[in-house]
Amino acid sequence: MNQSKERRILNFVLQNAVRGDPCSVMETIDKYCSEKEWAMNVGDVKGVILDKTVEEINPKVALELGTYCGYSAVRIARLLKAGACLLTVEFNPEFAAIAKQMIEFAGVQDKVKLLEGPSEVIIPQLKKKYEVDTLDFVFVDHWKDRYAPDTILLQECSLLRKGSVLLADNIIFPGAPEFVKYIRNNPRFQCSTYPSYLEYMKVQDAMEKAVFLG
Ligand SMILES: Cc1ncnc2c1ncn2[C@@H]1O[C@H](/C=C/CNC(=O)c2cc(-c3ccc(F)cc3)cc(O)c2O)[C@@H](O)[C@H]1O
Ligand SMILES: [Mg+2]
Repeated sequence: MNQSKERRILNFVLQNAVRGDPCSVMETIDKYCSEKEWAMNVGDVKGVILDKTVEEINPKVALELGTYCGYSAVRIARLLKAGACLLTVEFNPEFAAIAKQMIEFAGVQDKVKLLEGPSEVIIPQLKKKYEVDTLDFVFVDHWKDRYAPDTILLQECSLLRKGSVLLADNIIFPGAPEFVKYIRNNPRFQCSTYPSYLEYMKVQDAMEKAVFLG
């Protein structure tokens, strides 16, 4: 059975990156995906916006929707302080298995909990099953038509508190129009847009930061 692109990315990391070094893993994925096969990692350009947001918030409890190969999980986890954790949600078993290996190779597994399943099932379980009180930071990067319903679900499950920050990828390309419409017209969120570029391409994209006002 021929290998998947995601498996090829993982193998390239296992063979070329430095075990236990998150930056080496990120650089190696970026090198592979810019030189050999494009993949939908947040990447090194938008990744700086993600870094700055995480550093500004310094979250104790972070959530990621859409783990994929684990690139942004490694990127976020490397910045988390002692005792802080990232919960990352992925429903594709093949991607979850790859991400798990990616996270372990990077040496950030103690800060990351990979939750396998659809976000609409996992989110309502966060309080009771995963002992979450509220979320300090949420990185939204899964199917674009899930951004708005899951933002509503996070509120319904009382997982956001005054000051919780959502950062959503791909506001321009591929775009998340229902989410943008929902969040920018919602008085309970303070929104700001960060223009950038699509990973590994000279194509405009943007990230949306939305602060929950409680
Ligand atoms: C409800 C639910 N629950 C759990 N996991 C879920 C889930 N919904 C999706 N997932 C998971 O998350 C990832 C999916 C990410 C979707 N991202 C994109 O589609 C994406 C696409 C591009 C892109 C840009 C230019 C093009 F020409 C084509 C594509 C760029 C991006 O940055 C993207 O993020 C993937 O691992 C999927 O299994
Ligand atoms: Mg994305």
